[in-house]
Amino acid sequence: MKRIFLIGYMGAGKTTVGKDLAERMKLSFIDLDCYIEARYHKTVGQIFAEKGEEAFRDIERRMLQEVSMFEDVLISTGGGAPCFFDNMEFMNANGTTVYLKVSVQELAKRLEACKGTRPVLKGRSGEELVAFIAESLEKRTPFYTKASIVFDAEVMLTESDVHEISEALENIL
Ligand SMILES: Nc1ncnc2c1ncn2[C@@H]1O[C@H](COP(=O)(O)OP(=O)(O)OP(=O)(O)O)[C@@H](O)[C@H]1O
Ligand SMILES: O=C(O)C1=C[C@@H](O)[C@@H](O)[C@H](O)C1
Ligand SMILES: [Mg+2]
Repeated sequence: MKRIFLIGYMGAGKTTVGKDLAERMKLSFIDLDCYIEARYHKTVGQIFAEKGEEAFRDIERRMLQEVSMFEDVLISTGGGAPCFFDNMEFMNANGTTVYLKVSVQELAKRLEACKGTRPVLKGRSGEELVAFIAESLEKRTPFYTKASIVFDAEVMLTESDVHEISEALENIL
């Protein structure tokens, strides 16, 4: 039985690499953000706006525990999931955790294009976005680095780079 958790900052490629890797490894794929949205019939943005971050983190924790009952599954978590409660210890006790590590500059480049769907980044751009990512990544790194595998996912420019990353991960896992 395999259960893999992909973790890392927003924009690290958890969803993008996760889908490819799960297909390759013949595992079911679950994106925790999408799972929450389907269960609650609301987007993550709506949950943040209507209930606040604390309520979202509570939902996220419960949903993480729910999907962790599934077998032969690859779970891409939300960027913040490993950094609240005992979620990181919980994932390490229930599967193999993989941290997709990407630099601040590269994250900022990727997120500038798609920050609209990430409430945590709302209203931030340019140098302010870079500074925010740098500060929060520093706070989150001690959690992320508790992962069993730390994987450099910096280069991801084309679809074949995504395949390369997931092929390399498949060989480790
Ligand atoms: N193959 C690629 N080439 C270039 N950019 C990419 C590629 N894959 C993903 N990206 C960029 O990186 C962004 C983030 O990717 P993805 O949604 O997989 O990150 P994530 O780790 O799941 O983030 P979150 O924690 O917010 O869910 C994408 O929306 C896209 O802008
Ligand atoms: O890094 C974060 O705090 C988040 C990342 C996303 O995956 C979502 O879970 C949400 O937007 C919060
Ligand atoms: Mg994602």
